[in-house]
Amino acid sequence: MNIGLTGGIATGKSTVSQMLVKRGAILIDADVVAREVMLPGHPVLKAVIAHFGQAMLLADGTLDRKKLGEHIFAHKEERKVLEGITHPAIRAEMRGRAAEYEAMYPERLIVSDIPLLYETGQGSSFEEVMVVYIPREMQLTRLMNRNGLSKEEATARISAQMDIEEKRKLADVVIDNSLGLEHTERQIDEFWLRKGLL
Ligand SMILES: CC(C)(COP(=O)(O)OP(=O)(O)OC[C@H]1O[C@@H](n2cnc3c(N)ncnc32)[C@H](O)[C@@H]1O)[C@@H](O)C(=O)NCCC(=O)NCCS
Ligand SMILES: Nc1ncnc2c1ncn2[C@@H]1O[C@H](COP(=O)(O)OP(=O)(O)OP(=O)(O)O)[C@@H](O)[C@H]1O
Repeated sequence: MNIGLTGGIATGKSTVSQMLVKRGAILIDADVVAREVMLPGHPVLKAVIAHFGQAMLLADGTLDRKKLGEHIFAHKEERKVLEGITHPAIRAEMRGRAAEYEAMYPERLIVSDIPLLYETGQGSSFEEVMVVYIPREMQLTRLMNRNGLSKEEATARISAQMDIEEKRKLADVVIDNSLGLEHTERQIDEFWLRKGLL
């Protein structure tokens, strides 16, 4: 079974994906793949630098993620350019891996963790989509605390994504991650049982 996992930035996708992995799921993480395509020598990084300039590289030739992040989250058109370069490569890589894992491990749950799953029109690409939900105010606080961002910076990142309330409405399964981790674990146990997973 192949499910999509999404939510808003800092709503707890990684927290929930680790809970699924602990129970035996195979995880394909879009943020990890997104980092792989940005490694030195990769054609995607070359295309990114061709557009955004050498100033986006650190002295050792790796991407200055902080600088690019500050730039694209402050300029929507530039974010769209970056997505146009990175998303096709990320999507192709993720689909390839999912197909491989499905063939190798037909009895296991395969989870694709994709922050921009709905924004990129992939809502129907999975048997089910799980949304990790917390209210907007809590999302802002957790993001500011985790990334050490100001309220303005955190708001810009949240606003670059579809509203979490909208995602909740589109979900096949909603995991409420607004209470303690125990409460979230229980919902994952219920999901696991409901799906008859071993
Ligand atoms: C701009 C970059 C270099 C900033 O790196 P940084 O280390 O600060 O952030 P990181 O990659 O860990 O992303 C953190 C979160 O930001 C959010 N995010 C990232 N890119 C985007 C985007 N284009 N639009 C909206 N939200 C985004 C996601 O929720 C993600 O989980 C990086 O986010 C990037 O390469 N983005 C483009 C690729 C992409 O769209 N990735 C999202 C997953 S497909
Ligand atoms: N139930 C919870 N209670 C309190 N804090 C939590 C809970 N779940 C997650 N957190 C914290 O909230 C922050 C965001 O969680 P996490 O990193 O899992 O989110 P994410 O959705 O994967 O983020 P991103 O979109 O950036 O990849 C982290 O600092 C995490 O420790």
